[in-house]
Amino acid sequence: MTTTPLIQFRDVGKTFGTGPATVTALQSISLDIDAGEIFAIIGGSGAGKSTLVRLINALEKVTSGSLQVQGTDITTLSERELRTVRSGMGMVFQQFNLLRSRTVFGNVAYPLKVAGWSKERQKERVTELLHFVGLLEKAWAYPDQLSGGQKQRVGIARALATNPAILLADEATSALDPETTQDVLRLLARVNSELGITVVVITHEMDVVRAIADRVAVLEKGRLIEVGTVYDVFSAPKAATTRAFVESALRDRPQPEDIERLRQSYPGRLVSVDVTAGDQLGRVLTARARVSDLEFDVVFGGITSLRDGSFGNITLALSGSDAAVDATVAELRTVTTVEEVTG
Ligand SMILES: Nc1ncnc2c1ncn2[C@@H]1O[C@H](COP(=O)(O)OP(=O)(O)OP(=O)(O)O)[C@@H](O)[C@H]1O
Repeated sequence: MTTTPLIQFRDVGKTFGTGPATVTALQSISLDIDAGEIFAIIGGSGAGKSTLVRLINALEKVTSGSLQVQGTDITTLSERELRTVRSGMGMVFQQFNLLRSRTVFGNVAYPLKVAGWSKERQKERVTELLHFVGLLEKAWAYPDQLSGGQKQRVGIARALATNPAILLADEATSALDPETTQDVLRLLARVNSELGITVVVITHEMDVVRAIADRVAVLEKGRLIEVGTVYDVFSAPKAATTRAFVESALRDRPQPEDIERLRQSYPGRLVSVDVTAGDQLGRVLTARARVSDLEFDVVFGGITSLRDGSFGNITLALSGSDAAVDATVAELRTVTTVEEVTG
């Protein structure tokens, strides 16, 4: 059975302005986001992330190509029809965007009020939502009395109020400290798993992608340079930019200052090897140590585990005769990627 993607970009381009002042924000974007997944879009500053989100929630129109949301081509809709599309989406922002003059209850009730819900139904729904995000006891507090994490919980409750099929989270954790970030990411994961809502996460942090997403797309200068499952992108990033993002999250390869220290502490040849499930690394090293004068130390690295398996990179100091070290490196190359550590 094939299911239509919930969000489908086909060769989408987006430019701002005209003539010599034209800015190309997105180019040739073809991308499917499936119902029920947590999909992350990562990119550096100016890569086009916010523009992509603004196309999905129809705050901007595509310049070329087509964009379907929930089976409807939204590039051809009237403003009135677009409002219906928008009502099927919730949005969470980096700066929370809460109304300071309204209580937590008032903020979460606001979209319901706009949608014409009765007072009684509003109360029931807001209570349910505040319970879900763990803030029932703060119902009568004002935003200024809340921590950043609590404000974002209110933002999420408000975004969920009208039962959207899609939640768009644009840098939702970028203003939060690391611990609060994890709390909010856990809440977004519950929104997905318990409520079945498709979550699209926009971020510039690979840690966020690793923590929560099923799949990830990498944007660079308005182009989509890589799309895949989080496991595939982390364990085998293809583009240089993707590799840099992955490295920023894993920090498993020695930097120049680490290398200098390692060289002082360990004689022998330093090599970095990729570690993946079932890669036979240990078998190769112990076998080589048994049949030759090879000695090895694990001197740097990191292994991370995702739902689909573990992977990472470790740096080894190999010592012994040149022949033993050469033979070991050659055999390691048959089971994994080996890089000589230089610099
Ligand atoms: N309304 C606009 N008018 C003109 N140019 C725009 C407009 N919105 C975005 N751009 C340009 O489009 C490009 C992509 O911007 P966008 O805000 O989507 O990137 P981003 O990845 O979200 O960046 P950041 O992480 O810095 O917010 C940039 O060159 C930006 O200057």
